[in-house]
Amino acid sequence: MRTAVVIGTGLIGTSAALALTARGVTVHLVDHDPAVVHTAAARGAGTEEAPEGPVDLAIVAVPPAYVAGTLAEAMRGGVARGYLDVASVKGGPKRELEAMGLDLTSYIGTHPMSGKERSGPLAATADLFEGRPWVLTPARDTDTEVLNLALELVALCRAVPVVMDADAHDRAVALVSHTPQLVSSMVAARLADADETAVRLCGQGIRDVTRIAASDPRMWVEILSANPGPVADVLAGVASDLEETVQALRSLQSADEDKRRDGASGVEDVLRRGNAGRARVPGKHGGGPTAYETVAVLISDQPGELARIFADAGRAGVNVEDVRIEHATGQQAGLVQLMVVPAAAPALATALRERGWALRE
Ligand SMILES: NC(=O)c1ccc[n+]([C@@H]2O[C@H](COP(=O)([O-])OP(=O)(O)OC[C@H]3O[C@@H](n4cnc5c(N)ncnc54)[C@H](O)[C@@H]3O)[C@@H](O)[C@H]2O)c1
Ligand SMILES: O=C(O)C(=O)C[C@]1(C(=O)O)C=C[C@@H](O)C=C1
Repeated sequence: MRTAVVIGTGLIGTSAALALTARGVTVHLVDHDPAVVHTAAARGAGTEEAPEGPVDLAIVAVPPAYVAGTLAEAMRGGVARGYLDVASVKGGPKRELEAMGLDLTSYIGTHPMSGKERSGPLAATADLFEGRPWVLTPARDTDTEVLNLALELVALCRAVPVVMDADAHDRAVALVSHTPQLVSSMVAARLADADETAVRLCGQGIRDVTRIAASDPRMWVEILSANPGPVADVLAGVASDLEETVQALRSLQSADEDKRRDGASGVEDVLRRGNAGRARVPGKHGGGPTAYETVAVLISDQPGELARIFADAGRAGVNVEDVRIEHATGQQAGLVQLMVVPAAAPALATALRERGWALRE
């Protein structure tokens, strides 16, 4: 692939554009908001200039409701040899396009399983898709050349291609993405009017559970509107667990010992099923879940502290696999948890101590 057009230069479009540009592809940027294209171009994602002729691939990264219309316009204009979208739902846009009577041999629906709770080109990064699944939903009449262009995009973004049927994809993401978004929002919603004395106690647990509750509601209303049935089905299962857990907790309040025993076993059951589900969440690069060891380092809340700690880990020859930051409420300090393969943890701890960092056991 030598040339591409990205239509919709928000978080996903700009991230793909940054990755392609970094690998030598000439990327033309389009968005209906000129300020957004300008920001994406200023970040080095590509050029605002229109291409001179058809490009190899057009990547449509607009909200789901605008996908079919935007693709149709691009196809009628002969913008590219191949066309794809990256929307979080696949069945609806596909049916809309079919209803428009377009020749869909040059189109493939795709979905990178990676994102953020933030929108727009400023949140974009070239490595957003690295090691993450990127779903491709080819139809029976999709051109092989177009499938190959999509595979090339996935490879250039260092993602992992997964081929699926569009409706099977929508049922799968109802389980692993759309329902979790709603549950996260519902837990976070409890905090909206909560007493400040309670909110001040927020620790890492609630931060983990509510990160995606900061997502853009308008985008999510669109995603959920395009996948309501499968999401309602999964959420009904969550609702039944909720109801049983409420009953179990009420039993735990009882004076009757048998009832308390039943209550405890009900609560334990949901927690154990949670353990079993969590153990199935794949690790980095789609492999099995990896057990990393954590090296916890205290840092002061000053510019450059994180960069310094990563540089010191790099100097010690240690690859930091994942990182978490816990901010101490009301203090100018935090705890950085560096996750590394178990064999590297002792060497990292020693190197960081030697460089003056305070470690927490
Ligand atoms: N955010 C995520 O985590 C995530 C992950 C994977 C896929 N997606 C999908 O990617 C797509 C883009 O999401 P995002 O998070 O980048 O959103 P975003 O809000 O960051 O970007 C969307 C961009 O599309 C532009 N736009 C809207 N209508 C347009 C039109 N008709 N023509 C041209 N530009 C138009 C907007 O101005 C905006 O810049 C959505 O379909 C979403 O479902 C999102
Ligand atoms: O990590 C996040 O912030 C996301 O919400 C990303 C996430 C997801 O659920 O995994 C959200 C929606 C997209 O369609 C794909 C990825």
